[in-house]
Amino acid sequence: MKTAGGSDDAKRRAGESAADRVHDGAVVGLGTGSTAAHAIRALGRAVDAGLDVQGVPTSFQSRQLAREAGVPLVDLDDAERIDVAIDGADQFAGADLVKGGGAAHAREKVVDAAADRLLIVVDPSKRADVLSHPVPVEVLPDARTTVARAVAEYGGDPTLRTAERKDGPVVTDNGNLVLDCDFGAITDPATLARQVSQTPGVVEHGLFVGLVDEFHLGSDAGVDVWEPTG
Ligand SMILES: O=C(CO)[C@H](O)[C@H](O)COP(=O)(O)O
Repeated sequence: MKTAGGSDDAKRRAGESAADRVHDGAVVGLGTGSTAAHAIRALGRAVDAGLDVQGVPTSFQSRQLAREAGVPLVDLDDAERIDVAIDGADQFAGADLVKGGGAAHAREKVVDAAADRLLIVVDPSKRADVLSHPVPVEVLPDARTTVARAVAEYGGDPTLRTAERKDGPVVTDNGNLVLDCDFGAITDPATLARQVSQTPGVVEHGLFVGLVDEFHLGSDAGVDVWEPTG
């Protein structure tokens, strides 16, 4: 599993802190990545201790991990509601995020946006004053070139994400491709998010604007929890 970024202890503290917020009877969105994985394991231990929850996975990886941890699952289309979602991020600035390092951002956005509360679990390596992390854009395979051209018109530099232990591109859980689009400093994430969303062939992008209810930032010293303003 991808563990780039901060220390695993910091990630564990963030994940466990968010899992502590989950109440009995909750339906919980289960994010993807190494920090959200700590929350899923903590939820599994809480289930062993008697907590009643149902998890809504956002990826093959979070589904597998939840199964191993003993978290009961419900599919997104069968969930009547999602009380809280716990998810990671590749970068955050203010209330906004870049996600999709695990190429799971399309389902993550559906689950995170549907949740009554979205808790984001991060470590200090994810903090920025202005977003500048390349934005993953999931595209229909046939639209790869037209979307790449449109991204270049918006000032971005798109790179097709390639697999590490397979020849060729990363294929998402939805059967699509990912363009990592470097826009430099993203001073107006809401406008860029709208532009990319409106591009034909784009399935979803990794800019999460104004969705977060609470950050849990783990460090080697402890956890900071806050609600973003604005
Ligand atoms: O968006 C994601 C997956 O699509 C992850 O939440 C993001 O990549 C952060 O991962 P990690 O906690 O391993 O740094």
